[in-house]
Amino acid sequence: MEGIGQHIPTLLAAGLALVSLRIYPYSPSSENSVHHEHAKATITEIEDENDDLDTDNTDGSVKPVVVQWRNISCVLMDKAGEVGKTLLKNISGEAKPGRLLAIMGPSGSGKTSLINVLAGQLPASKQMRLNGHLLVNGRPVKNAKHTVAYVRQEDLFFSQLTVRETLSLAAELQLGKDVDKEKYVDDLLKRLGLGGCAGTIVGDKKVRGISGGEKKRLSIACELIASPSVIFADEPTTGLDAFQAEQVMETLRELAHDGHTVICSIHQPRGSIYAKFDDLMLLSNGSLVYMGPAGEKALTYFESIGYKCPEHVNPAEFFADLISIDYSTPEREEITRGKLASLVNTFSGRISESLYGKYESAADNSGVVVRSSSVKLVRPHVGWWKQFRILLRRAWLQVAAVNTAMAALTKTVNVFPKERTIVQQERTKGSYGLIPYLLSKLVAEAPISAAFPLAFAAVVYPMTGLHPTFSRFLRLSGIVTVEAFAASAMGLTVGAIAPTSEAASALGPSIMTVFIVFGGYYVNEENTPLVFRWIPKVSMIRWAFQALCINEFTGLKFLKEKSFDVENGEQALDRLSFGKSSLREAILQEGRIALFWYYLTYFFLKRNKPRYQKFEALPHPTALAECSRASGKSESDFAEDITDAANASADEDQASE
Ligand SMILES: Nc1ncnc2c1ncn2[C@@H]1O[C@H](COP(=O)(O)OP(=O)(O)OP(=O)(O)O)[C@@H](O)[C@H]1O
Repeated sequence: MEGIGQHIPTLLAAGLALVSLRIYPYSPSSENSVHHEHAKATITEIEDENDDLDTDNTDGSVKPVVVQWRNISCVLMDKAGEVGKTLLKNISGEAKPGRLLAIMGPSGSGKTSLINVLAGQLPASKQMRLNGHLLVNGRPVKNAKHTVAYVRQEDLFFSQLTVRETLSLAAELQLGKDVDKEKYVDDLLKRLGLGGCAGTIVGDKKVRGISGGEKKRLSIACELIASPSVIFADEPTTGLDAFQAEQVMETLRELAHDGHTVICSIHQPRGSIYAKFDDLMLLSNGSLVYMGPAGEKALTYFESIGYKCPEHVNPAEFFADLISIDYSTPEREEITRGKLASLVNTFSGRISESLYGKYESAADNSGVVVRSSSVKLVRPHVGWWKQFRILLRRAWLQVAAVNTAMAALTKTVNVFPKERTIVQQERTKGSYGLIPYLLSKLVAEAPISAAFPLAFAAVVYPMTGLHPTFSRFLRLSGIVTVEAFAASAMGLTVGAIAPTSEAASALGPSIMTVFIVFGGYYVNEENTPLVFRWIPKVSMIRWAFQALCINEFTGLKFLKEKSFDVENGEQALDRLSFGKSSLREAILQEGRIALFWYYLTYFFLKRNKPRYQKFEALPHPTALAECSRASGKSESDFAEDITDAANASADEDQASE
């Protein structure tokens, strides 16, 4: 019995795909922290230069973090080095632990840009200039250490894993050995209301899985694994129906009330969602219109400057109407722009000193300029060597299937078009037939064609720690050899069709790339759109990969250490949709594919044989006159009959050849 870790870790592959963007550590606990039973995740860590500064803990509690930003400006320069577009203009504000801050504003107002800046994840660009102060617990961000999670708009998961498996894998890779991960995951599932769908697969567009709202909550759960102090969520309700949007926002509100600092952007929430916000930031056209408490206080502020929200109107809609620019006519645009400018000026004049007073001096003295590069990804918890081994094993079978085929193909398409020209000339002279030529070529090249895949298997098989039995090694060598023959045969066909070597070199790898994509690793047959279903059936990569997987997994038993571990090789094959097939069938299919390509090569070589213009067959003029007299026909009719007969005979010759 062996551990699944000795073989292609399909589950880990999925998990790694999930967390490959970010794998996070587990940092020591701190005393003055707000207790939180479940959280333990981080996406980014701000550079830490002082040990006495804030650190996140590892015992399920969250360090309270106040984030403040002053005079954040972000502009894009044009080619002449002048300011082109302004994304953010002098934006100040703060987010506190235990409170949910919503950043609201019309589309294009700068919400995502600001969230990216605050999370330290604004994509770098040579044209961009970013200035301002970003403080964490009163210290310049460069010197602070805190963990942040970023829940993005799109949710990326491995669709065939269940919710529990997804979380377990993330926990396995991110948490320390001393943490009871089963319990941790159970707690997270319960906390985010995912208990009911823990056993359901995530699914995708084709295979129905969990709902959009559950997916978003799963995203949040994955982010929570390393106890982030600050949680950013960019438009978490986008694409959700009203009920699911409400549930997601309720989750964020609860997280805030558990001690996290939560900052989310949202376009135009309905009233019940607006009521969950503790603080509100209104942005329009990159400028700050309001920053402060949400709810009644925000309405009171706007009333005090002459804009009263009518009764029974959703405040979010009232704000949206108030701060949007109306582009319907030039006059309306001018009026609404003027109103917006006055709102921005009024708020900048009234902005409360007390809001920032506590940390003002730190901000002024730091002189820190915010740069997206000041944030770095945290080192993975799993060691470098283990990551390397996991990734190597995961990649091995596909590499074997792809490389063997690609090498055989490239070798053939580079050489064969030139050889074809010579062969065609020789055949024109009638030196030999096509079948003897192809057979002799096949036999002569067989040892060389087999040598590369055999050497490849001999070197890589022991290195990657696959099943250490000689019979399986022999079978694997056989599989990659048949595959090399199939690829080589395809190379011959391409060489027979393409007009030049260059065209063959372009065409061959293009076709092979399609076969690789549908090779069962990136897209398996079940997930292939109906119109493309035939491609995996004729893909030499798919059958080789399938045969390699069956050879490796069949009959194996795994130690079931974690809830997401598979128990035996058959289950692992099921995961790859190879559960119902046999090794014999896969190899036979690979062989048929090779024969098919050999046949096509024969067909095209025969069809594309050079043809030359022939003289029409006309008898000598004296003979023609005598024969036409004897046949009772005119000379021209008789000549036509002879030409037709000659052409028919030439066609017969061609067909028999
Ligand atoms: N890297 C960039 N290059 C050019 N323009 C950019 C870039 N990033 C953002 N912008 C522009 O800056 C403005 C603000 O964009 P941002 O995505 O922050 O707005 P938003 O309020 O989040 O919009 P939405 O609600 O539609 O997502 C938009 O006009 C956008 O096109």
